[in-house]
Amino acid sequence: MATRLTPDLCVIGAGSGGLSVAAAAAGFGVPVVLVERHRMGGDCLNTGCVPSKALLAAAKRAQAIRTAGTFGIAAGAPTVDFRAVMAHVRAVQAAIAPNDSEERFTALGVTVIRASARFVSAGVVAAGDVEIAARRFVIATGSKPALPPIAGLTDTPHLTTDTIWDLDVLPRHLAIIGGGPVGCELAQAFCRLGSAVTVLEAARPLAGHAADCADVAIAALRREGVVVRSPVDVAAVHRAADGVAIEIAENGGRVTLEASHLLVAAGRRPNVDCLGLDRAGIASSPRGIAVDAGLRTTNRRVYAIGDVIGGTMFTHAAGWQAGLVVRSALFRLPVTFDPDVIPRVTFTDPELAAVGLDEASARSRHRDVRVVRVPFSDNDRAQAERDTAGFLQVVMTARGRILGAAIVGRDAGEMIGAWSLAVARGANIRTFAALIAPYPTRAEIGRRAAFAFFAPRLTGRLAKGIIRALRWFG
Ligand SMILES: Cc1cc2nc3c(=O)[nH]c(=O)nc-3n(C[C@H](O)[C@H](O)[C@H](O)COP(=O)(O)OP(=O)(O)OC[C@H]3O[C@@H](n4cnc5c(N)ncnc54)[C@H](O)[C@@H]3O)c2cc1C
Ligand SMILES: NC(=O)c1ccc[n+]([C@@H]2O[C@H](COP(=O)([O-])OP(=O)(O)OC[C@H]3O[C@@H](n4cnc5c(N)ncnc54)[C@H](O)[C@@H]3O)[C@@H](O)[C@H]2O)c1
Repeated sequence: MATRLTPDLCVIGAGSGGLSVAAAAAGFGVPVVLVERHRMGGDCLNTGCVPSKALLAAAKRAQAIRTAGTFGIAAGAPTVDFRAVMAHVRAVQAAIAPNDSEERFTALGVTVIRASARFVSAGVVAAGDVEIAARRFVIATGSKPALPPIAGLTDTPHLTTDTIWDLDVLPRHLAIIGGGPVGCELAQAFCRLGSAVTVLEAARPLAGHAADCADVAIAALRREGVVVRSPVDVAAVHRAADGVAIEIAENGGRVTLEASHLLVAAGRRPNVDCLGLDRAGIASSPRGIAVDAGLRTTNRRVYAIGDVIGGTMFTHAAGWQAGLVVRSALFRLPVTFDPDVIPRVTFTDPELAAVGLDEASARSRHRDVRVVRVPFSDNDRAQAERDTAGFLQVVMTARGRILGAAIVGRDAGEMIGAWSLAVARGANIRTFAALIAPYPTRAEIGRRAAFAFFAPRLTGRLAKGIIRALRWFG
């Protein structure tokens, strides 16, 4: 007979979202069961953020050797030991893994079950030989790589972000289907490490960012040697003598591109199969599990967070949603998830970061929109580093309320934090005029943006009149 557990909370999936819910709830002393069918840490630790950022870090070192000449230091072609690079990637994962481990969560008081979970009724989940009848459930089962309907794809050897981390030989020529964040980050990493790389994008590369921002990053990728073809129609793929052949429909005909390896980075699909959603009355679509603004599914006792609900697929989005769910499920407080306050960063070099509304969406929602743009060429730190690509763009109301910001350039991901806070708190650009940024830092650019907004008023007739009038007092 199955063991029956009756915790307050049952969390399905031990990735970015599920771990955050479980840790917070256990911190409040609440009985929690956490069910994970594969690896603790989910995508972020095992196949996503962590290995990709570690690989990019190695690639950055290789690129620094190539470009050292600008600084008066002998440049050269880096010697890349790919096995050692991948050993570095795994060492980074191993350093972070204890935070997400079964041992840590068990020590926190969480009951961890290593099995696949499925609803057997509206209020009961089965996992292995255990049945969990919890007060509330949280589905945080993440997503998996989507395979586009390209002829021959399922029969042709290909990599996804689930498998690319097992490579131990650097691909001679890596063709990538999809020019989103995954495709572009990995394109730059492999190119810098020495692979020939071709990105095949059906629409616009990095379409999650405003076109003028994405263009800066794509231009940099192209300068470094990544071939980016867009828009292209990948008609078919098949096995070739030395790897794969990719047929591209072009001008009414077909051209064939040969590559040693094929990476499919064409988006994600929610992990909902086998969850028994129907049995629990939980609605879903190919985009993911349907939730309301408070992250509740169509079954009021069940929440869903993270990649499985589609939309903002980021570790920090899953983490933020986890906090909201804990507030709602444990303290019964009303919560609302606002996707506009979630920053979006793509870790190419230059990095792309954005939060809130871009200019086009702001103009569709507000009557009077002001936009200020400051290029990094005006920033002394960027000049010192000989890395002046990019800009900060701030989108505001006529009175200066910050609606959104986008940064393209080195460390854009670090800098967007302040703007995220500003958007979330509805701050005015005046706040950035009060910023005392250490010199020389890239963050000074925020103060420049504030001055650019106020300059026409400060140097206008009113200000000059006041100064003239004050002269009468001495
Ligand atoms: C290559 C790549 C790079 C990325 N880089 C970044 C980045 O730099 N920054 C960023 O913010 N985001 C990044 N992401 C996105 C980020 O990884 C995801 O948004 C995040 O992991 C989503 O967290 P989650 O909790 O929703 O799902 P996951 O972390 O995927 O966790 C879901 C867990 O649920 C488990 N599970 C599924 N079904 C069941 C079941 N039926 N029973 C039990 N367990 C189940 C899975 O095994 C998995 O462990 C990247 C993604 C990829 C692919
Ligand atoms: N830095 C980060 O935070 C980071 C990094 C990587 C991934 N992620 C997350 O992971 C998610 C998935 O990223 P992704 O890049 O796989 O997906 P994506 O949906 O963002 O991009 C996929 C791209 O593939 C293209 N595509 C789809 N089918 C195609 C076809 N048949 N031929 C050619 N191109 C095709 C699409 O037009 C799109 O541009 C993102 O939503 C992102 O949130 C985040």
